[in-house]
Amino acid sequence: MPERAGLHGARLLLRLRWTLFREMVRTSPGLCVLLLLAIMLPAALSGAFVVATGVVIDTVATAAKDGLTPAGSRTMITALVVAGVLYTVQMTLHPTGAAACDVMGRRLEGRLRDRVMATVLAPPGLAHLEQPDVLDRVSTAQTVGIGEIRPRAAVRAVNNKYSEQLQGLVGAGLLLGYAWWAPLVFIAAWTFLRHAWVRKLRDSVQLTALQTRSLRRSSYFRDLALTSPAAKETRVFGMAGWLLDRFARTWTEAMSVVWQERRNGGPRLWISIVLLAGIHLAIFVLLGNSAASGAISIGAMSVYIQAILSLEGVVSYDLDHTIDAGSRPILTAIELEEEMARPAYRMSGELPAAGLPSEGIRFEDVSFRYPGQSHDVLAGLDLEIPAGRSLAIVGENGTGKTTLVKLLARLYDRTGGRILVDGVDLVRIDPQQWSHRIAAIFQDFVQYHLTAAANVGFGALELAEDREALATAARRAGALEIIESLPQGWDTILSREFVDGADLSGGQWQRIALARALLAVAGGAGVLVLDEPTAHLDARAEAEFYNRFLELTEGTTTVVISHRFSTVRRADRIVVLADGKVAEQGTHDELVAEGGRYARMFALQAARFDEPAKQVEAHA
Ligand SMILES: Nc1ncnc2c1ncn2[C@@H]1O[C@H](COP(=O)(O)OP(=O)(O)OP(=O)(O)O)[C@@H](O)[C@H]1O
Repeated sequence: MPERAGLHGARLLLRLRWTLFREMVRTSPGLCVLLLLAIMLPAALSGAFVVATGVVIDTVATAAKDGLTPAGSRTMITALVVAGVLYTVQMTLHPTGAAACDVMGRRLEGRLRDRVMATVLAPPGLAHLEQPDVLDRVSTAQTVGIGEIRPRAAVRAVNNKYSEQLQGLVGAGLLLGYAWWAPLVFIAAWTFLRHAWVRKLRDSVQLTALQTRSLRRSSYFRDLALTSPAAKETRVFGMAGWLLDRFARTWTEAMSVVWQERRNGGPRLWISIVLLAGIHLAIFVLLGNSAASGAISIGAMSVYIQAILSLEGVVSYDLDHTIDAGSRPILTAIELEEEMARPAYRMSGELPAAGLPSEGIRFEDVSFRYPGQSHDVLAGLDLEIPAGRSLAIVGENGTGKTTLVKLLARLYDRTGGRILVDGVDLVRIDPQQWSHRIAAIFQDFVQYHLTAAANVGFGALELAEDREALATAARRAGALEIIESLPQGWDTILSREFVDGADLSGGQWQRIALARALLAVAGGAGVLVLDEPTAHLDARAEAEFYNRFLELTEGTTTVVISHRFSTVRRADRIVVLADGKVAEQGTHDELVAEGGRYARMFALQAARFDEPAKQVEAHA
C-alpha cells in the first residue's frame, strides 16, 4: 500500500475517531458522563483490588511461616473485605457500562438512520439517486459492506478499549514499584507490536472501503435471491445457480484483495510477537528470583504479575479496528449530508405554485441530458400544454416521453431552454409547492406493501385519513369494489408477505394507482400525468380506462403517454415525439389526414388489430 495512502489513512482514522466521539456527545451528553465513569472507576478500583490481594497473600504467607497473630488476622480480614467490596463494585460497574453502551449505540444508530433517510429524501429531484458516488455513500452510511461492523459495536469497543487502557496505566504505575524501566520495556514492546498490527488493520479498513461499489454489486445479487420482486423471474428462468455463483464470485472478487492483505502478516509482526514473549519470560524469571531472594515479598510479586498482565491494555489495538470500521458509517452519513446540502442538489425557486397552471405550460427550445451522459435526450423541444385540456404524447421507445414528464414534474431541471408555467420559468417556482400541483402515475408506479387506504391516500396526504374522499376516488377509478372485497377492506395490506395481506392482479393494481391519481386531483393537483400505467390491460380495457380517465378529469390539465393509438385518439391534442423534438402535433383526425409519422404508426397498429378479426370472420 503506497505511503501517501497510509498518511491519508492516518488522517482518516483521526477523523473517524473524532466524529464518533462528537456524535456520541451530541446523541446523549448524560450517557457520555455515565460511560466516562464506567471507564474510569473500574480502572481505579482494579489497582486497589490488586494491592488488596497482594496484602492478603502476604499475610497468608507470614501466617504460614510464623503463625497467625491477631494483628495479622485483622490485616488479612480487612484486606479480604476491601478486595471483596472492590470486586463487587467492579462487577456492578461492568454491566452498567455495557448497558450504557447499548443504549448509546442504539440511539446513535437511530439518529444515523433517520439522518441518512432525511438526507437522501431531501433533494426534490432524482439526479442524486443516479450517481454511483452518492449511492456508494448511502450504502456505506447504512453499513460497511456486507460483513457489517455497526456503530453500536464501535461504542462498545470505545468502552472496552479505554477501560483496558486505563487499567493498563494503573498496572504500569504499580510496576514502577519494582523497577522504573519495567513498565517502559513492556509498553515499548507492545507499541511495536501494535504499530505493526494497526498498520495492517488500517490497510484492511481502507481496502474494504475501496471495495464498496463491488460489494454493492454483490449485495444486489443477494437481494435478487432473497427478496420477492425478482422471485418469479429467477425461478422461471432457472437463475438460482447463476445467482449463487454471481454472488459468490462478486463477493470473493471484492474481498480477495482484502483477504490477501490480511494474510500478508509481515516480518515486523512476527518479530514483535517473539520479542514480547521473550520480555515476558525474562521479567517473570527476574520477579521469581527477587521473590526467592527475599528482595520482594510473595504478595508484591503477585501484584507485579497482575500489573504486567494488565499492561497490554495500555496499547490495546484489537478494538481499534472495530471502532474505526463502526465509525465509518457515521462519517459517511455526515459527508453525505454535506454533499446533499450543496447547491447542485438543491433546486431553486421561491415563487408560489398555488393555482398554477391557469393558462398553460410551454416548453421553449428545451434540451435535457441525464447527469453523466454524453448525449441529449431532448434537444430543441417546443411544446404547448394548454391548461384544462388533455394532451397525449406518442412516439417510439426511447424518444424521451417519460423524460419530458420528469422535467414537467421537476424531478430534473432542464439543461437548456425554458419551461414556462403561465409565463413563469419553472426553475423560479418553489419545487415542493410545484410537486403538490402535479400528480403522476408512471409505468413503474409503486405497489406499496401497505394498506389499501395508504396506497390510495398517498395521492394527497392531507386526505389520507378521509375515508369518504378515499372512497370517492376509488369509486371513480373503478377500484372501490376491489377494495371492499378484500379481507380487511381498506385496512388490508396489499402484499402476501404479511399476515392477512392480499395481492392484486396487474389490472387491479392499476385501478388503485388511478384512484391515487384521482385523490391527488381532489387534493388540489392541477396537472395529472399518466405515463402508460396500463401495460397489464388489453387494448379494449386500456381504451376504456383512458376514456374513463379523460371523462373523470375533464377540465384538469392532463398528459397521457401511450403506445396505443386507440387510447390516445380521444385526447384534445396529440404530439408525436421523435429525435428529442416534437415531430407532429394536432388532433387525431388532423394527424391522420396529414399522412405523416402518426398516420403511418396508426395504420400499422390498426392493421395488426384488424388482421386477427378478419381471420376470425373468414373462418366463421
Ligand atoms: N436516468 C437515466 N439516466 C440516463 N439515461 C436515461 C435515464 N432515463 C432514461 N434515459 C435514456 O433517455 C432516453 C429516453 O428515455 P425515456 O424513458 O424518456 O423514453 P420513452 O420515450 O419514455 O421510452 P418508452 O416508450 O420505452 O417508455 C433513453 O435513451 C433512455 O435510455
